[in-house]
Amino acid sequence: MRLEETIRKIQPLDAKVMEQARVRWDSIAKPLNSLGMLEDVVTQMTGIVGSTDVDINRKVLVEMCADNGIVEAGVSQSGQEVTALVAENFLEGNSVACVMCRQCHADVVPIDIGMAVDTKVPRYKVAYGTRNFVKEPAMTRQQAIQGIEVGIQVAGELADQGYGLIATGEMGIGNTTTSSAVASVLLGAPVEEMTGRGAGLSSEGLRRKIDAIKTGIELHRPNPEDPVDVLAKVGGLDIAGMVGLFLGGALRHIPVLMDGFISCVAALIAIRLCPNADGYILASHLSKEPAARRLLDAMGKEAMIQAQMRMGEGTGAVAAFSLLDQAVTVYRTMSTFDDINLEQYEHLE
Ligand SMILES: Cc1cc2ncn([C@H]3O[C@H](COP(=O)(O)O)[C@@H](O)[C@H]3O)c2cc1C
Ligand SMILES: O=C(O)c1cccnc1
Repeated sequence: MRLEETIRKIQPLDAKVMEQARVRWDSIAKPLNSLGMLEDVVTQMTGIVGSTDVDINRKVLVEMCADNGIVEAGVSQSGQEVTALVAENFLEGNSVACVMCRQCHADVVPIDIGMAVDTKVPRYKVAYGTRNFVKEPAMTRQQAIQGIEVGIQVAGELADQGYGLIATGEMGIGNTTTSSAVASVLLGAPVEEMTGRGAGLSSEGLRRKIDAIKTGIELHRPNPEDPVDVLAKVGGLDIAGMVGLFLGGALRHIPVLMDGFISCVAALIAIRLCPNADGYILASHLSKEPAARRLLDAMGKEAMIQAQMRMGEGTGAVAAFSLLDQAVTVYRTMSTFDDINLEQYEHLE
């Protein structure tokens, strides 16, 4: 479905169902609210699916794989060829995120949305990599929209296959640079505060990275009121694909988990484009990249996990799969006060 139509069709969460879910939580034989955010997230998930019966048995991690022309400016410790290498390893189940998914019975779906080379990874390619934004806009507005629409399409395909929970992952060398550029413009924050070492950058490299971002922003002057303009000028196709996953998941009433820094940037774009999408987007962990906290605060979201992770690939979101599995199982199967003939606790305020 096209971007405009998707944005128009996304509905707010079902408040009535969420009230019923709260009643169910409060009837479970345990101190009230004692599972904290886990109760809140499961309740939110009932509002998303529009039923008190949440089923996340089938979980999937989508890896949006793309190359970023800005790598040419020496902003990453790794070469561009690493993107395709890791992307192909996703197919073999051989990456950190894949190992974590295997452990919690989740599938991994890699998507080539814009890698510089062709591989065996399923091809939804918008371009063979983006341009170096120090010299020219990363992509055209049309390409940015096409990238978002690929994500919407993929979310739709996964919905048709019966998945009940989607995690957003990415593989794209250089994408912490594009993410810092987008975050800086959308949050109106200094580039220095939004930029970190990504996958491990020297101090000299970090200075180069900050300079490149400043140059790109000065050169193209992306409009902070127009998230697609920002995405096109200094963003990337990996980010665009994730924006589409958030919107496409919301359209099909599937909860979509954010991962770390890059994924949070994509979520912010999705919410700016479509405020109704907000309720469908769940936070997982707080990335160690410096912009992560500001991004979550801007979205009014709180991470369930704080483990100093800074890996991307969806690893933080997959860590949350296990927590959510446990929470949903308690919600669905645990005895109530009535079941065990215990008087319900009074609310303690
Ligand atoms: C082997 C390897 C596996 C990865 N898995 C995720 N990333 C992470 O690092 C990249 C972003 O960092 P930067 O902006 O500094 O290039 C992304 O691909 C992200 O997913 C990886 C990076 C590497 C090198
Ligand atoms: O938090 C992230 O998403 C992240 C951090 C560093 C490198 N790649 C991804």
